[in-house]
Amino acid sequence: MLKDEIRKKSLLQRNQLAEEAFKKLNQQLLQQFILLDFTAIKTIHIFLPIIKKREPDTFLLIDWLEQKHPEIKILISKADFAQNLMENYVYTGKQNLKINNYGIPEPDSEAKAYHGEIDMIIIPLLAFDQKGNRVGYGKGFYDRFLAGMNTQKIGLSLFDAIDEIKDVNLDDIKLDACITPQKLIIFKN
Ligand SMILES: Nc1nc2c(c(=O)[nH]1)N(C=O)[C@@H](CNc1ccc(C(=O)N[C@@H](CCC(=O)O)C(=O)O)cc1)CN2
Ligand SMILES: Nc1ncnc2c1ncn2[C@@H]1O[C@H](COP(=O)(O)OP(=O)(O)OP(=O)(O)O)[C@@H](O)[C@H]1O
Repeated sequence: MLKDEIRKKSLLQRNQLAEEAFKKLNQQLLQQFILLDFTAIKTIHIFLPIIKKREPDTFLLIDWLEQKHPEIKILISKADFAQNLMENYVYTGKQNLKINNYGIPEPDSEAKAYHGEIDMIIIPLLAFDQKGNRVGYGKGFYDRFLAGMNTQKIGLSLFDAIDEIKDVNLDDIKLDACITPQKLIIFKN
């Protein structure tokens, strides 16, 4: 399938989830997430969910990390829609967030920018395929963000892998792994 068709189908599939089913999938994602190996991880970058688009509730993962791995620094981003670039900040709690025009929770103006290393990145997506290619909303934010970065690139998906994304291009960055409600898939490249 081509990215445009995949985007439409995935958005529809998300919208059709009943609230109860959505909640259950989020709990299952957390159960898979906690199976990751966090021993060498000092910093994790996590996207914050656009609720109205039914993105996975990453606050569940953040709450778990804060409890079980207080030594890990959590990083979040502010998206610049003029340049389709992301700036990183240290996460300091829900009370220090505000929702931007796209419905994305973002660090408020007090937040401290972060320019250091990032050991693991939890990546939003609409769909991914069996080779670890991903499709997002189509602005290339994450392809730019991940370009040239030495980090664990981990997708978070409410649904299983699709067969094949046909129109993969040179800028597209593959996932190292993808978390689904049923399993943790590792891609060998
Ligand atoms: N939670 C989260 N944060 C993220 C991403 C994401 O997928 N999820 N992104 C991943 O790349 C970037 C933001 N990408 C986005 C791209 C489009 C729209 C959006 O709402 N588009 C509108 C129409 C666009 C317009 O008005 O011009 C829409 O789809 O209705 C939102 C976020 C960075 N931050
Ligand atoms: N590293 C890059 N430098 C310049 N342009 C890029 C880069 N990565 C992606 N792009 C451009 O961004 C646009 C969107 O890419 P693509 O369709 O792969 O987005 P996506 O991965 O679905 O979206 P997102 O990453 O925002 O979730 C394409 O025109 C692509 O050429």
